[in-house]
Amino acid sequence: MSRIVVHGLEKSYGDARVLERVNVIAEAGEFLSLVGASGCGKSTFLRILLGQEQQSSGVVIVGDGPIVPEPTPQRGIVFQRYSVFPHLTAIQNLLLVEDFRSGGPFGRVFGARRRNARQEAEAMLERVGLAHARDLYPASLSGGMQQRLAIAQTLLGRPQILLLDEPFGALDPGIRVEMHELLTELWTEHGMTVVMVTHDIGEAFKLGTRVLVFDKVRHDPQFPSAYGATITYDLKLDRKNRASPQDVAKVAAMVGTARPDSAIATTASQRRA
Ligand SMILES: Nc1ncnc2c1ncn2[C@@H]1O[C@H](COP(=O)(O)OP(=O)(O)OP(=O)(O)O)[C@@H](O)[C@H]1O
Repeated sequence: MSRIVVHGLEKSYGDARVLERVNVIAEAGEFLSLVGASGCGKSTFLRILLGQEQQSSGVVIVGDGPIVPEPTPQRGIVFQRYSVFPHLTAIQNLLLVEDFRSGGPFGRVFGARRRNARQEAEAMLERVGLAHARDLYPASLSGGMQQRLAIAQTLLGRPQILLLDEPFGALDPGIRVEMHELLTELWTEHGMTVVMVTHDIGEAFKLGTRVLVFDKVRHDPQFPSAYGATITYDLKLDRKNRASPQDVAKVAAMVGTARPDSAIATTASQRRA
């Protein structure tokens, strides 16, 4: 149900080719970390998986079949910047998920279903440590709290595939670590397939069961946008052992960043094993 198959994917904007020859299969329950230089097309790839963008050519199958043009509850996304509704309190933001599930913002649910939805929302707020903030508006929540709310909102939709576009990029390091723990726990509980874009190599290795590097293999100095990026490295992390320092250094070198101190961390797959 939550398998992703991408074959021969190409994406261009006008004359500029962003992605080419992208092939990847993600099995249900895998956690893919996508890394690569800025502007190489990682977010574009994620938007294609979400159905927000159409590939120029190639096959993309997410779950049961080819991508439909509009996002479906099967796929949930969390962006770097807080995507919750500012005019709704924390609990109202979560209750909205049930409303949307029942046919959009005008499909508000009532009665027993509403009570169930409220119980579920309350439980999820508790789960992400926001029970005390249930009646606060996003403006009165810290960045980390807003991001926890965004994750809670997305997970309440019970997506089989969770897409994360630098979800922790705007957070302080301490809060990031807390969010890593939370995401790992929720992923372990829900068992969804996760595809996460990150600039943080340490985060990629710590959370992912696989690390994929996007890069260009073909270059035309006269016309830099003639060729797009593809997956140049696909490292499956061992369930028992940590990623080796050499693996981390190799990926960091490919992406063009210094090797992060946090990189030699326990992988999520290891914790799950
Ligand atoms: N809608 C669009 N129209 C035209 N060009 C676009 C569009 N969206 C993205 N691009 C271009 O596609 C390329 C890839 O962008 P994308 O945001 O996917 O890269 P990225 O790897 O996610 O970058 P970053 O790591 O900096 O977020 C960039 O050159 C960008 O300018």
